[in-house]
Amino acid sequence: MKISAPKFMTDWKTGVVTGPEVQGVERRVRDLDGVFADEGAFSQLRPDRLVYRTACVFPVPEGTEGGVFWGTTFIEPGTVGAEYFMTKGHFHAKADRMESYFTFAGTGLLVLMDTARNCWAEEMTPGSTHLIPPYTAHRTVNTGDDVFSFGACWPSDAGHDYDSIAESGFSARAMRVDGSPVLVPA
Ligand SMILES: O=P(O)(O)OC[C@H]1O[C@H](O)[C@H](O)[C@@H](O)[C@@H]1O
Ligand SMILES: [Fe+2]
Repeated sequence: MKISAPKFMTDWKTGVVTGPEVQGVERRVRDLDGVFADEGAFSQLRPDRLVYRTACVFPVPEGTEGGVFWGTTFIEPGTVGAEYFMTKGHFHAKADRMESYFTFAGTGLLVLMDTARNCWAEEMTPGSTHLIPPYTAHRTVNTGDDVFSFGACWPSDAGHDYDSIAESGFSARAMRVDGSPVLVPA
């Protein structure tokens, strides 16, 4: 019987994923219009400045029932006014699908919101492990001065519902107040 080398490697310190067909998206300032509260501060940022990127493994086509996806998100340090750099955030298109997150490096917040728009957050630090409940929107925020990276594992049929967030946003925002993160009602 054959023993082979692993197909993929995840560097547990940085979150860098290597292997065949690791794919990612990059979200730059120009891709995040309307996401941050302070439009004046947003308009001062270079449009091509990187805010976050992903490196993911998709072993089956998106939408396949019963599969899982794996990947890392890297969020740059930065703020738009007092609001920390963060992901767009989403509900899952199949809204009952859960997801797990686990932190590799840096410090951040996982901001969660249920369908009644109740918002709460969990601190993310290296090793922290998070299980996102069904029917719960999720967004991650870099509250530190270094790159914040976390891994994710999620069902291949979960999909992303960005439209609900584009329409109504989250009901709270992670802001730097006196140098520390605070979840402020939006
Ligand atoms: O999709 P966003 O809200 O921009 O977040 C960026 C990414 O974060 C995690 O890695 C999720 O598991 C991905 O599904 C998501 O695409
Ligand atoms: Fe998700």
